[in-house]
Amino acid sequence: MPTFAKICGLSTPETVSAATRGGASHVGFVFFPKSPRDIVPEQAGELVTPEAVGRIGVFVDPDDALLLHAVRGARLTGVQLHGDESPERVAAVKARLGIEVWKAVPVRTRADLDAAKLYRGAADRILYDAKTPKGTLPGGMGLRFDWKLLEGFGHPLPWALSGGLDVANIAEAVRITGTRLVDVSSGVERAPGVKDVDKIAAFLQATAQS
Ligand SMILES: O=C(O)c1ccccc1N[C@@H]1O[C@H](COP(=O)(O)O)[C@@H](O)[C@H]1O
Repeated sequence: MPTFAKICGLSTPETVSAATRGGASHVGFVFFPKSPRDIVPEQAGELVTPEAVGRIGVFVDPDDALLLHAVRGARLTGVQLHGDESPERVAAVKARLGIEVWKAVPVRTRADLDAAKLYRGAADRILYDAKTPKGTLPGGMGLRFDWKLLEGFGHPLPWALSGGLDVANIAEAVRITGTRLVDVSSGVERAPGVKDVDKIAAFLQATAQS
């Protein structure tokens, strides 16, 4: 079974092209002003991708106006909710937008995984990410969690793995977790918010071989 990959936090034609040429199943655009990867929907809309590649918008506790603007402007096929959105809010977003909805679940301990179960029937996919320190970004920090926590967990929904992935650890992450979809941002950058085409290519190659 192949392992699919989402390359997140893209903002230029060169890096989007590196992702799609390298076989990414999804690209991600961040709509969160505090992030060094923040982009306006119209700029993301100009970034061309093949039909088969999912276009995922990353949001943190967005209101409906931002969601609707970004979905149209950036031609999103899905949204990733990376804040404190409740199951009810996630279900409402799904009903309103009618596209795929991923819910990020921050993980530090095994007990944190239980939050995923609350989103059954609300989200389409759970994205397990490392819990970040208070007062910092909720994602995109290059932090990983103990992947062994996922061993034996009964996943309530389709899922993906993120948090601190890079070319050096992707094989181990896939081996330990058995994930079929990985999501990376900092691990394919040369500085926060600055993607590196060679790192994107190397990450996708390593993922395909995992
Ligand atoms: O990338 C960001 O700036 C970001 C901001 C706010 C919420 C989520 C964000 N990114 C997501 O975080 C994970 C992990 O990123 P990393 O590989 O550890 O840097 C990933 O899903 C990004 O989509």
